[in-house]
Amino acid sequence: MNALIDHRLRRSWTSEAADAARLPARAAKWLEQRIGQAAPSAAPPADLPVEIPSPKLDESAVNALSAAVGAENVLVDDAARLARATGLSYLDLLRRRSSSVDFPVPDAVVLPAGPDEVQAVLDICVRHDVGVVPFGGGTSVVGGVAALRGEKASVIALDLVRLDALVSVDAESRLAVLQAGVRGPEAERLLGEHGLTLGHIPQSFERATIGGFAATRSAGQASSGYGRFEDMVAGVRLATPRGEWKLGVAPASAAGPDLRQLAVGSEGTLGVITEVSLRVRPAPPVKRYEGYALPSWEAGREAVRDLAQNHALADITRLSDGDETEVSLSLNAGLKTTALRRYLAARGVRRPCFLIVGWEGTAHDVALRRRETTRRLKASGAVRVGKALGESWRHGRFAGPRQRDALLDQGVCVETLETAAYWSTVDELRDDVRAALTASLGPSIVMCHISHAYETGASLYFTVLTARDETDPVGQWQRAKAAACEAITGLGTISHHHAVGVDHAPYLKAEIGSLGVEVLRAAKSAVDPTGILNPGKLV
Ligand SMILES: Cc1cc2nc3c(=O)[nH]c(=O)nc-3n(C[C@H](O)[C@H](O)[C@H](O)COP(=O)(O)OP(=O)(O)OC[C@H]3O[C@@H](n4cnc5c(N)ncnc54)[C@H](O)[C@@H]3O)c2cc1C
Repeated sequence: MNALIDHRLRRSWTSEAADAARLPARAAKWLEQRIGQAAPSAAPPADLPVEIPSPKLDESAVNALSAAVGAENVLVDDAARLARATGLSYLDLLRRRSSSVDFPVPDAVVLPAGPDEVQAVLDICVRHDVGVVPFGGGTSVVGGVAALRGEKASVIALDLVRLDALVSVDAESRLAVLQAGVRGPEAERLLGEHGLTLGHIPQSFERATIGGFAATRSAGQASSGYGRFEDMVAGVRLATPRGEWKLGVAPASAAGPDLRQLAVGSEGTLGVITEVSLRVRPAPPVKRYEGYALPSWEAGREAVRDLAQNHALADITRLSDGDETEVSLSLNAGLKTTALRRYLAARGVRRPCFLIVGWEGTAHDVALRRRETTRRLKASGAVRVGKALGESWRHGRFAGPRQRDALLDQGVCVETLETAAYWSTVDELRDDVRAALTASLGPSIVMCHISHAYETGASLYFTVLTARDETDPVGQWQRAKAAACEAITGLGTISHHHAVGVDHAPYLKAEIGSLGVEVLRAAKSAVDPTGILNPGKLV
C-alpha cells in the first residue's frame, strides 16, 4: 500500500515529512550578494485558509459515487479538497502559502480501488455531467491537476492512490504491469522483489506515480540509459467515458499508428490510465557515478554531443553551465571547493562546467561502457574530478523540492523550466531564454543544464533564483515565464518532460499546428464526447 502523503502543507514532500532545511547563513549571504535583499516570509499557516468554496456536487452524484467506491472513499471535507486543488509549481507553492483561496478547489475527492471502480466513477460522472481531474502524485508543475471545471457545474479530483499493486511480472519477456497509483519508490521496491528495476528516477520520484509518468511523458535522470518513460511503456489500460480501452499486444507493430503514444502524454484528457505494462530490466548490481569539469559551456556541449553521437553516453549524463556550477560550488558545503578550484585552475579550467556521468549494470558492462565514455571525455578536454562529485550529486538528487521550500521561506522566487532543441540550435535557445528571463526579472541567477541528451539534440533545464516581488509575486513569475515561453517558441519544444497542462497550452498550437490541435480535439471528442475529462488541460 502506498504511504499516504499529506498534500496540504509544503513540509510533507514525502511520508517521512522531512522539513525544509534552513539555508545556512553563508549561503543566504551569498545569495543576497547575487540577487539582492529578499524579504523572508512567514511560515505557511498550519490551519486551513478560512474560506473555501463549499462543495457543489449534488447529492445524487455523491450517493452514486459512494455506492461505487464506498462512502469513506468520497471525501467532501475542506482539507481533502484543498489538498488536491493544486500541483507543485512555484505559483502553486505561493497559493498554498496564501491565507485566502483564489484558485479552484474540487467539489469532492474520490478514491477508487481498482480499474473497475475507476470505470464506474467515470460512468457516474458522465451521467451526472461532472468534470474529472485525474490526480496521481500531484507533482505537476504546469497546472495539470488544477481543479478546473470548464463548463461543468462541479468537478472531482480522482485520486488514484489506492491503485497501488504490482499486477503481474513476465520475467521472460521483461515486462511488468503496475497500477497507476504506485509511486516511484514503491514501484522499485515491488520490482526489486523480482530482481528487476524500471530505472525511471525523475527528481519527483519520491511522490510521482506510474500513471502520472505515463500521462505526462516523463523523463528520468537516467533517461540516456533507460529511456524516457514513453520508451518503457509496452501497453496501457485506460478507463474512458466510452468504456475501457486497452492498448499494446506485441513488442512492435505495424498495425496503424501507435495509439499507445496517444494515451501516453494525454494528461488525463483522453482517459484515466489504470494500469501500465512496462519494459523492465534486471536490477543493476553496480552503480558508479563520477564528475568531470569542462572549461566552458561550448566545450561541455560538444563533449556531450560527441558521446551522444558515438553511442558512448553514460546512463546519467548531466552537464551544468558555468552559473549552475558556480552555485553548487558556492552553496555546497560538502565539496572541498577551494582545493577543487585550485586543482581545476592548475589544469586550465577557471570557470568550470561540471559534468555528472553515471553507469548502472553488471560490473563487466559498467567497466566496458565507462572506458569508452571516459576515453572520449578525455579527448574532449574534460578534467576528471572524481567519484566524490558524482556521489555528491547522487546524494542530493532529490534535495531540490525541499530546498525550494527553504528558499521560499527566505523570500526567494525559485522556479525551473525546461525545453529541448536540436544540437544546431541548443546554444541560441539557451542564450535567448536566459536573456528573456533576465530582462524580465532584473537581478537574478539563471542556471542551465543539459538534463537529457540524444543523438540529435538535448534538453535544457533552467533554474531561476530572484528576490520575490512582495507586492506582486504571482505577476512577477507569470511575466518571466511568458517571456521564456516566447523565446522558446520556434526554437525548441514548449516542454521536454513537464508536459502541457494549463501553463503551456497557449503555446501548443505554435508547436503542433492548428491541424494538430484539431486532431487532438477529435480524439478527445471520440472518447470523451461530453468533455468531462480534465477540462482546460492540454487542448
Ligand atoms: C520538484 C519537482 C521535480 C520534478 N522533476 C521532474 C523530472 O525530473 N522529470 C519529469 O519528467 N518530471 C518532473 N517533474 C514533474 C512531475 O513530477 C511529472 O510531470 C510527473 O510525471 C507527474 O506525476 P504525478 O503522479 O505527480 O502526476 P500528477 O501531477 O498527479 O498529474 C500530472 C498530469 O497527469 C494527469 N494524470 C495523473 N495520473 C493520471 C492517470 N492515472 N491517468 C490519466 N491522467 C493522469 C493529471 O490529471 C495531470 O494532468 C517534477 C516536479 C516537481 C514538483
